[in-house]
Amino acid sequence: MKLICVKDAAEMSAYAAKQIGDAVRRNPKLVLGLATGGTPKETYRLLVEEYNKKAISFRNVRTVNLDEYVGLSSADPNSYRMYMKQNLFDKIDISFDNCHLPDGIASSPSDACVRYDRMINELNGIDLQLLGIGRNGHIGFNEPGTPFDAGTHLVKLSESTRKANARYFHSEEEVPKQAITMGIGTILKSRAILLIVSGSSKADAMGRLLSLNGPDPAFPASALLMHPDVTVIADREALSKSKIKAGATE
Ligand SMILES: O=P(O)(O)OC[C@H]1O[C@](O)(CO)[C@@H](O)[C@@H]1O
Repeated sequence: MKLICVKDAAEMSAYAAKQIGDAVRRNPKLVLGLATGGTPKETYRLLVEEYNKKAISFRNVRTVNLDEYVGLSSADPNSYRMYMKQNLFDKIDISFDNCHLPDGIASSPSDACVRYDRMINELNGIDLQLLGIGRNGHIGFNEPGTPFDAGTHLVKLSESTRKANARYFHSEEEVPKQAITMGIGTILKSRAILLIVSGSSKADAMGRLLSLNGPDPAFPASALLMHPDVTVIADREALSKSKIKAGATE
C-alpha cells in the first residue's frame, strides 16, 4: 500500500484527479470504478474542468459504480445514479450506455447482483477503482463482517452508515435500509485502487487501517492490505490519529 500524505481535501482531490486523468489519457477505453459520497465530489469537479479545457475525453471510458441504494429510482435526487449524473456524467462527453450502477429498483435484487458481476467480467474487470472509506471502515457499502471474497450483494446498512448519510436526506428515516454494493471480492479484482480520505471524521478509521498487522473482516478497508496496487491519498486531518503525519511515504 502506497500512502500519499497531503495537506487538505483540495490537495487530495487534485492528486486523485491527476491520477484518474492520466489513466484515461493512457487508456481512453479505461474501465473506471467510481465512488459516491462527499469525498470524491471535488475530484469529479476537477475532471470536468479538465474536460472543459479539452485536456481529456471520456468518450470511450466505461464506468462502474460501487453501490446504489435499494428502492431509489434513477430519477430520485438521492440515488447514486443521480449523484453521478449531477457531479460527472452530465458534464462530460461520456456515453450513458457506458455508465453502470447496480439496479436499485430491480424486482429481484439478487439477480441484479449476479448481473452486475457478470457485466464487470464482460468488461474484462476494473482497471482503476476509486474508493472512499466510511467511519467504520466500510468500502462501498461493505459493512464490518463482510467476507472478503463476496461478490456484488444486497446489504442491510448499519445504523452508523445511515446516520452518516442522513445529511443528504430530509431525515434519517428516509435513508434506505438496504443497498446493493460491489463486494470486497469484486473490488479486490480491480487492477489498481485509489483510496481517498479527508477530514477528522475519518481519523479513527485511518489510524486503524495504518496500524493493522493484516486483513481483518471486522474492518472492511483492511482487505486493501491484500491488494498489490493500492494508493491511499489522505490529508492531515484524516491522518491526525495515525503515526505518519507529514510528507509522502511508501
Ligand atoms: O465520502 P463520504 O461521504 O465520507 O462517504 C464515505 C463512503 O461512504 C459511502 O458514501 C457509503 O456510505 C461510500 O460510497 C463512500 O465511499
